[in-house]
Amino acid sequence: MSAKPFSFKLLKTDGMARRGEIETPHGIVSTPAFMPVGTQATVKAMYPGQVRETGADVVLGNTYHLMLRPTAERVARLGGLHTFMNWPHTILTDSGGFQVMSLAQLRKLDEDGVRFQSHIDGAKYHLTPERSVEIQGLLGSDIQMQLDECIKLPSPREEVERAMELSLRWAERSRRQFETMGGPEKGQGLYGIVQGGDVPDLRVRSAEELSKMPFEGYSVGGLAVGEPQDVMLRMLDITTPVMPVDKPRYLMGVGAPDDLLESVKRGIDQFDCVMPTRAGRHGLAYTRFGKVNLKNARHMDDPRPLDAETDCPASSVYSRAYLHHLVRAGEGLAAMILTWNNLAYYQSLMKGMRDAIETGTFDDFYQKTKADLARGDI
Ligand SMILES: Nc1nc2cc3nc(NCCc4ccc(CCO)cc4)[nH]c3cc2c(=O)[nH]1
Repeated sequence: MSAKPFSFKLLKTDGMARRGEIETPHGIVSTPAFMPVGTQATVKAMYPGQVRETGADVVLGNTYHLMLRPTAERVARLGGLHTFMNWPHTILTDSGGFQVMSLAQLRKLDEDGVRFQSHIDGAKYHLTPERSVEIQGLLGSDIQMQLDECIKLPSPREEVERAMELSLRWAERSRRQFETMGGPEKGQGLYGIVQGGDVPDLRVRSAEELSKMPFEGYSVGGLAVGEPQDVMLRMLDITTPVMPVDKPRYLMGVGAPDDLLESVKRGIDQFDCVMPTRAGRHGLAYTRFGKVNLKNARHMDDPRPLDAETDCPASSVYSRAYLHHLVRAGEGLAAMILTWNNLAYYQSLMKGMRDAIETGTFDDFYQKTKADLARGDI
């Protein structure tokens, strides 16, 4: 029996900015969307219900981490990732290639896939496009990624071209495996990933070749790997115009609030980044007025909350003095409150952009938010 097919509705545009809705077997994702990172089946320091309360429609999981521990087969035996982590909404999973290259030891990449040793116990693995999609299927992921090769920047053109062309061949193999496993009939989606580094003609070729293949969405990969923001934005300027207009576009690993604003302006629909959660564990708060470093002694006697105007308790109930104390004392509650605040801020920024596109006022929202963010640390 077929489930409802995966769908994307483009509801409104304002310049290149897009307001849309993705429908997956686990609900609706309003776009532009920020996806909190839940690498090891948890958004660190948050209960799933709180993550939902901040406004998230989708969280990200990682093939690399979950295949090592607790393994995809065990998660499948326990009812799949939604049940395992008590997140009944949409889950997107990355395919593992990027994490292997940044975390695993003794990696060897060839035409067939990537061989590596676990960073946990040194056990040996061979991840291929087929195995990556099989793992994501076992997890029950609603939005799956092809296996690709994300090359570091800067790299010689020949290297960028080799990795981009390999990723295109892996895109076809990933698609075949996804269809063999009945992904489309389950209403799941598989995204192709555009590569091509910071080389304009390779970016365009990758996007054009990928667009000829049938994917439910298209990611922009190979960025947020240390390049300056203007290089990333220039790549978006030349890539999104040659991506399908009727499918979601997901910019992987991005980013800071300013990155989100600039990328939505350039036609991106989905984002994920560890910044709000990682910053929360390091005493850093994101607010409408910029970043606040709670480690700083200047907050020691400040009775004000981070932002009295929001309905998120993390931002409106606790004083900066208290948060400073918790951070200095190394109390676990600091990470919990700040992560909650940061995710709530990120979701409020996305909601602001969605509403602005709906009312045709994205440019005003963009200018005002840029000015607010430019005020820096407060
Ligand atoms: N499959 C696939 N996955 C990716 C994940 C990525 N994630 C990034 N960047 C994340 C970088 C990033 C890392 C750490 C922090 C916190 C700093 O405080 C922020 C951003 N770029 C990425 C590129 C790819 C890619 O091409 N293919």
